[in-house]
Amino acid sequence: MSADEGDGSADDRAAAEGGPTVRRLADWDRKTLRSLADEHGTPLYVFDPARVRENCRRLENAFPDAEIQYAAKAHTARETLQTAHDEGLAIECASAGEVRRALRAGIPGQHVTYTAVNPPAADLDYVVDAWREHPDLTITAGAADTIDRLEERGFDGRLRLRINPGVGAGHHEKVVTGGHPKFGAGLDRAPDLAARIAESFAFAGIHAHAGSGISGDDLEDHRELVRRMGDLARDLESSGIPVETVDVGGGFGVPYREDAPALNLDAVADATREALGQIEGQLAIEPGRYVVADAGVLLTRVNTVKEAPEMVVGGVDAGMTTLLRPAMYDAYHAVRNLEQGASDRDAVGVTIAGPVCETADLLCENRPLPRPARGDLLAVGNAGAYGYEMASTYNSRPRPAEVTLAGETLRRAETLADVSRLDAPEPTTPRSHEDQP
Ligand SMILES: Cc1ncc(COP(=O)(O)O)c(C=O)c1O
Ligand SMILES: N[C@@H](CCCC[NH3+])C(=O)O
Repeated sequence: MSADEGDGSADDRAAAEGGPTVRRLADWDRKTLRSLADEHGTPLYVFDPARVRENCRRLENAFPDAEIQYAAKAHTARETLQTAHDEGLAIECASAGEVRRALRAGIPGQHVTYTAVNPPAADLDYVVDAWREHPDLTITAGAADTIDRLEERGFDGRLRLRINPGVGAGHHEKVVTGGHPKFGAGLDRAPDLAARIAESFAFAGIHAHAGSGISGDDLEDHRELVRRMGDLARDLESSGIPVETVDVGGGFGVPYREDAPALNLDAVADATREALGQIEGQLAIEPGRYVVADAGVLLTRVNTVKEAPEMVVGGVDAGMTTLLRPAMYDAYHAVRNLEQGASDRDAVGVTIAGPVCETADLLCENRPLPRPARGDLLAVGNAGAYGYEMASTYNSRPRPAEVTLAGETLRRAETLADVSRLDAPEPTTPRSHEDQP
């Protein structure tokens, strides 16, 4: 769904109503990024809540009749949740931790949905407790076991049924959810489960999600998913089960390559409505990446330069523990050298390599870039979605700070002490080597 093959008028309108369709890495102000790196050190995530606002507005312009939920998993900072909510979006959560974040950010329960996937008992305990305080929150369940386990905990509130639509899409096989048996109840099971929910809970509709980062090539799969959901909603209605909401998920892709076209959101919205057909309930969508991807960049500094036979390796202080996507999905992220005059240097094949002892720890491989020099500051684009969120402390490496463009701290940098804070306390008497077996 990324191809913007129209005549530009939809984009022009989107630009007028919600800001430019895409923010490219080249659009970020070099001086501001350099001074943030000087002040806060690297690696550093920089995030722009103003861009989140623009993205929310463009979604609302394209889908004026839909309930839009921001999928918090893409970027969970409190300011992001609050900005999305200020702009009229509800918050879709994937865990007890995300529900907690949303409620603590002041999002009213009626605008919070928890999508349970093989939910650990602690998650159900937490969310059912939260529901007692916020009886308007919605839970989405995709298995009879989950429904049973909610009932056992005394939950009888708003419950949505997750469907496995039998069709999916995504930028990589690891993020295609629709059709994978892990997610949702099969279409054939849906009428029975919906009837069961309608009997014992407040039936809040049906839900499906194709996958993440779906592109123009996947538009037919998206249509097919929406078509199946529309048909199911009509079948349920005709058997006497009113369907309040038909949630067709998120997954809207953004262009990661500099020359890739922007998503034509209006075309996606038209295709969605057309495939859905007439329904009694309300359409819902739950994008994550689209809201935050181009609102964030990652800054990293070159510390080592090595001439290799067919490329130059630039060793940097960010790696797969900072931004996992290249290692996990072979994801492409634009890289820009922010040094004055860097674009005048000769372009060579550059591999940007992190400090982790894994060969997969590369932010890009043999890419034509200005020859790097020790101390150069690099920016990595589209790091706002699933960037900070997927960071880890593997190799006992602290996670970086994340600041706004205005320099406010969203999350402070972890320290070495933070990394070992969950370890059993150190013995009070120091171990000498004689103690050892
Ligand atoms: C159930 C569900 N909803 C929404 C999303 C958000 O996806 P995306 O960030 O691609 O819009 C995901 C992640 O793929 C998801 O699993
Ligand atoms: N983490 C994935 C998206 C998966 C979203 C969760 N269902 C990515 O970075 O592309």
